[in-house]
Formats: sequence, C-alpha cells, structure tokens
Amino acid sequence: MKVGIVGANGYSGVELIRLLQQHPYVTIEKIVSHSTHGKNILELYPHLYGVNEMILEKWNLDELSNLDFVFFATPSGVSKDIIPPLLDKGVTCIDLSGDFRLKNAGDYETWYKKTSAPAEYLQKATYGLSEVYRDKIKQAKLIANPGCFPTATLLGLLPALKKQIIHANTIHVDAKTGVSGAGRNANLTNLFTEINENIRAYKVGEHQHIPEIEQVISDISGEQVPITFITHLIPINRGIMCTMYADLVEQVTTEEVHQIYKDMYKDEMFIRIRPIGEWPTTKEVMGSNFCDIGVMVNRRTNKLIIISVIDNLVKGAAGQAMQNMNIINGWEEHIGLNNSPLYP
Ligand SMILES: NC(=O)C1=CN([C@@H]2O[C@H](COP(=O)(O)OP(=O)(O)OC[C@H]3O[C@@H](n4cnc5c(N)ncnc54)[C@H](OP(=O)(O)O)[C@@H]3O)[C@@H](O)[C@H]2O)C=CC1
Ligand SMILES: CC(=O)N[C@@H](CCC(=O)OP(=O)(O)O)C(=O)O
Repeated sequence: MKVGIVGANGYSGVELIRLLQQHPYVTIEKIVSHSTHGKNILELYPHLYGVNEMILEKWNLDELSNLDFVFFATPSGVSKDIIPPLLDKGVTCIDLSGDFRLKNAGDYETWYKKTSAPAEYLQKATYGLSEVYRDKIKQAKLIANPGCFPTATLLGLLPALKKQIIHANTIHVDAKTGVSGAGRNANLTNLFTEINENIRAYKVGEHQHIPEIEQVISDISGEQVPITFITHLIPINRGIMCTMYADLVEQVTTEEVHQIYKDMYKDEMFIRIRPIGEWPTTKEVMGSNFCDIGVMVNRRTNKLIIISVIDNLVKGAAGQAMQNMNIINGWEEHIGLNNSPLYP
C-alpha cells in the first residue's frame, strides 16, 4: 500500500517514517514539507542513514491523489484546507492535528483561535481513539487522530466512566509532558536552559485538549461536564503522565476497580494495567505504543486515583495513527508496532 506523509520533517512526521518503514505492507511514496522541500530527509535526520533516502517534496494535490493513504503531521490550521480536496479524490486521510477532532466548529474556533474546517468535513471525520471507536474506524475515510493528552487521559478514565463508578463532574487531571510534544521548532520556552531543572505549568484553564476530552466523556457517559485539566512541561524528551482524581459514586475497593480495568482492557494488546500498588513511569513505555495504567481507591478521601502514561510521539501520535491504518485495512493492529519500550 502506498502512503504519504505531509509535515514529514517534524517530530511526529519523522516518527511516522520510523514506524511505517517497519510495516511489511506499506511503502512510503511521498514525504512532503512546507519549508524544506528539495532536501534529503537524511540532511535533517541523519539517524535515518542506511534506512531511508527520500527527498522532501512540495505539496501537490494531483501527485498525492495517487496514494492510498496520507498522514498529516502539520500544525493546527493547515490540514483543514488541504484534506478536503484530497479526501474528495478518494484518498484516506489520517490527521494528527486537532483540525477535525471537535464536532462543533465553534468549539474549535474558541479553543484553537483559528477558522474551523468546513462543518460537513467535521461530520465526516471519525475520532481515532483506537480502543474505543474501533468499529467506526473500520469504516472511516478521514481519521481525526486524538491529541496526546486526550489519549492518556481518556484511556485512563474510560473504564471508570463506563462502569459509572465515578462522578464525571469531579474529574481533575494533572498532566505532564516531555518537550517533544511541542514539536521541532525554535521557541524560547523550549530552550534547554528554560526547561532543564524546571517544571512549568502552561495553558492553564485554556488548553485546546479540554473540549476534546469533554467531548468524549460526554459521548461515553451521556453527561456534558466541565473537567479540570492542567498541563505541565517537564525536562524529559518523550512521555506523558496523567494523574487523575475523581469522587467515587459509592464505596468500592481497589481490588474491585482493578478488576474492572483488567476486564475492560483484557483484549487490548497496547493497554497494560499494572498490578495493585505499582505505578507506571514514562520510561516504561518510551518508544512503544503502550498505554500503562495504575489505579487505587483512596479510602480517606473516597476518590479514585488513576495514573496513565504514554509516549506522546507513539501512542500519542504516530503509533496510534498507524494502529488506525491497520484497523481500516483489516490488518492485525500490532503490525509494525511490535517493538518493546526502550529502557533505560
Ligand atoms: N509532538 C507530539 O507529541 C504530538 C503532536 N501532535 C500534532 O501533530 C502535528 C505535528 O506536530 P509536531 O510533529 O510536534 O510538529 P513539528 O513542529 O515538529 O512539525 C510540524 C510540521 O508541519 C509542517 N508545517 C508547518 N507549517 C506548515 C504550513 N503552513 N503548511 C504545511 N506544513 C507546515 C512543518 O514543515 P516545515 O518545517 O517544512 O515548515 C513540519 O513538517 C501538530 O498538529 C501537533 O499538534 C499530536 C500529538 C502529539
Ligand atoms: C509541550 C507542548 O506544547 N505540547 C503540546 C501538545 C499538543 C499537541 O500536540 O497539539 P494538538 O494535539 O492539539 O494538535 C500542547 O500542550 O499544546
């Protein structure tokens, strides 16, 4: 199958190259860049030497129309204009940006502060949280791949929401991310000297992933609830940890909640529920498509505590995009995603 990557020279784009080249049924035919077209990808990413030798090209609708699948790893506000004509030509598109995730155009404009994609295309998009929307993804032509924080948050919350053991309106999420989440661009706040030995809360109360998380919670629980969700930048390259708290509806034990999580994810190869008393770390999923989750009931406060971790560039971006491609094609979901985490 012939695929292309638009935004191939960014961090998510190059992670797509790394993963797709391990896929036995896929060839990467086109890699597209906005400002570095004409360059060999090896000039920008020498770690790919001996593996890939490809020239970055300009966006060309007609040429990309000959492909089966195109991945978009572009900043928000880009794919909303270039996906619709490609989709109309019959190419399946997977968008890693936020442009097609929110069903309500007004929500996108409020939170992203940009013009939304046309409403008819928002309706055509399927939200690509693989483990939750698998049946819809199978039929999809346009996937809105979830944000990195929503992936970790929602996979951690969903068993508790589906089994109605927590009050959705009491959810608090304390989220931390590595710096690769901000992409490969020069930015004062991403300097080593600003990040090293530092922790910074950012986009407090206004993070664009808040409406995305609320949209799925509403879909699952039927309740439209505001959540408290705060992001922090921490001095690591890759990784997201979401520490979550919510009030329990009635008294349950850690053992009971743990069993609910184990049962709900028993057939999910990328979700690992940790034994009681063990908490996952970001390093234990680095480079892999795993989401690791730990749970505990805090008897003193009658709250459920959930900690989930992912690699933002894999399960949070390129890995989940490839998992979705596998689902659409009816291939086994782990194809190309078998690698163990990199440790230490
Ligand atoms: N990094 C992460 O962990 C995650 C990222 N995402 C999302 O994936 C997308 C890519 O993120 P990331 O890889 O981190 O970002 P980067 O900044 O590393 O890369 C962005 C890419 O988009 C291209 N680009 C920039 N402006 C334009 C434009 N106007 N038109 C066309 N292409 C453009 C850049 O090309 P050039 O350099 O040639 O201008 C580059 O290839 C974003 O929407 C991001 O929010 C989602 C989940 C996790
Ligand atoms: C560290 C850092 O800045 N991370 C980014 C990650 C979000 C992202 O990738 O954006 P979309 O998923 O919305 O496209 C952020 O928090 O905004």
